[in-house]
Amino acid sequence: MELSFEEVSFRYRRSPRPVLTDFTWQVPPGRTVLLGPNGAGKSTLLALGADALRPSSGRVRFGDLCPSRGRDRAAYRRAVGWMPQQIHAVPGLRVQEQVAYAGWLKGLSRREAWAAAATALRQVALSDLAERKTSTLSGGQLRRVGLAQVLVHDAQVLLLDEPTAGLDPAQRARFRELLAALPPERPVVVSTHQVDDLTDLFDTVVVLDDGVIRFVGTVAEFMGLAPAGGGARPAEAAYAQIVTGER
Ligand SMILES: Nc1ncnc2c1ncn2[C@@H]1O[C@H](COP(=O)(O)OP(=O)(O)OP(=O)(O)O)[C@@H](O)[C@H]1O
Repeated sequence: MELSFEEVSFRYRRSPRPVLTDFTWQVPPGRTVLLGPNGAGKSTLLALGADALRPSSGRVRFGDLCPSRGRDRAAYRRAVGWMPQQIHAVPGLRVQEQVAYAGWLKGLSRREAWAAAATALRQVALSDLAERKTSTLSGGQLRRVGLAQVLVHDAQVLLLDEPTAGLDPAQRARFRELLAALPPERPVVVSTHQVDDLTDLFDTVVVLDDGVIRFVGTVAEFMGLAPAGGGARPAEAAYAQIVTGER
């Protein structure tokens, strides 16, 4: 089953221009990295995929499930895991409670949610902080709670909005290991500005600019766009080539 956007248009209320217009895209299998300048529409796209926003026209589908149909909504939201850019501490909850709560909201029983939360916290190396109030965590620790909240239920596709923003180098490396350990058949989309983090871990690179996909290809194809012989930062050069046409 695939997550697809079919002729999706979306404009924020009171915003003069749409972010996406007749946008059609099928999330490819494997791991996809979503790049693009500030304001390109990456977060909006992932939120539409997560059914946190609704298209003004067109539709989003996961296989036969369409979140705008009431009878499909719960199953759709269970199937699609989303880590938003902003992770909020739920007042009064401890780390494991917040992660278990996220699982319970996705339909796990209390017992299943509690056990799954312990596993997810191990995956993001937060077991030691399981008893801490989430409101006392650092920004990077809270992002790992956000990641655990996505891993806690068995989503069939993962949409991760800047999951490594604010993480220290060790935690970024750990995130890459985590990504590598996910079942390869489960599609994962990771939006990021850290082009230097690109590794062969990703099967597909997508560059979104002004609501339009400017590039889709493998990491090797992406890197191939960097000017020959060029520079210490080939990924940045390739990126600049796509979004500004610079050489
Ligand atoms: N709540 C909102 N209300 C009005 N406009 C918004 C809102 N959120 C985003 N936008 C606008 O929608 C466009 C796309 O924003 P979006 O956050 O999806 O981009 P992005 O690619 O994720 O950017 P960034 O890399 O900075 O996170 C931008 O022009 C932004 O100003």
